[in-house]
Amino acid sequence: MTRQLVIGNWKMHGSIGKVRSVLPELARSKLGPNVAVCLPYPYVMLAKSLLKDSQVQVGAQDVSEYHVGAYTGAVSASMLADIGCELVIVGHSERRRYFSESSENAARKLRACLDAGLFPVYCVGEDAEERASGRHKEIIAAELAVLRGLPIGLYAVAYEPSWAVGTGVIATSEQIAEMHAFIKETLEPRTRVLYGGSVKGSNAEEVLAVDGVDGVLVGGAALSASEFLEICMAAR
Ligand SMILES: O=C[C@H](O)COP(=O)(O)O
Repeated sequence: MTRQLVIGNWKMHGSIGKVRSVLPELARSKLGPNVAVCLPYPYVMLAKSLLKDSQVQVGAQDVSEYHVGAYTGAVSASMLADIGCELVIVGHSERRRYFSESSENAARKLRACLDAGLFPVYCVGEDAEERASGRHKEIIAAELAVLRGLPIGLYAVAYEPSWAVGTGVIATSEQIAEMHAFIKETLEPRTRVLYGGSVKGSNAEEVLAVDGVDGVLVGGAALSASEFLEICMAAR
């Protein structure tokens, strides 16, 4: 059985000092290749060097949908591959909310990752109003529609209801099980589906025991080595 994935997303947090204090602790802990950290671009190469003797993978949090050219400020998938990056988060709810990114943009980014040999993690999730009005499945189905035709196994999906992201309010085990089953039914049963939203050391074991959970995408708790390690240890 493939081990559950644990992916840390540092978002726009950190500094050289912070990277130098957290990552060596992960390197010393003999984690497997099922663990990854997605850092802000400026720290990706430093992370690669700090983790060079470990199996922990290094990722980015976004990528350009374009391959090369006059796109000021953008970073291409081939550049990320060039510096040793292994995975990329695409379509995160914060990209959708603060940068007006659509599912179509995210799907183009996902394809750019596949072309460069990177493993993309495509995020979906409903907001509080969409959940309250019972439209959550409809929203997720629309977000998944852009993945039609893409090869299963070369990417993962992260279910991250935005009402659970950074709020301390985690989705219930029933909600997680229902949505993961829905995503697998909509795409393909073999699709790896991660849960994200207020995962911490104290609730990781419960979340990772839910049916259909193939891993977790961790925000705030990934900034503390001890907390992140506790989550890694709960992966089966
Ligand atoms: O990418 C990670 C998610 O947005 C979850 O963030 P969080 O663990 O801080 O709630």
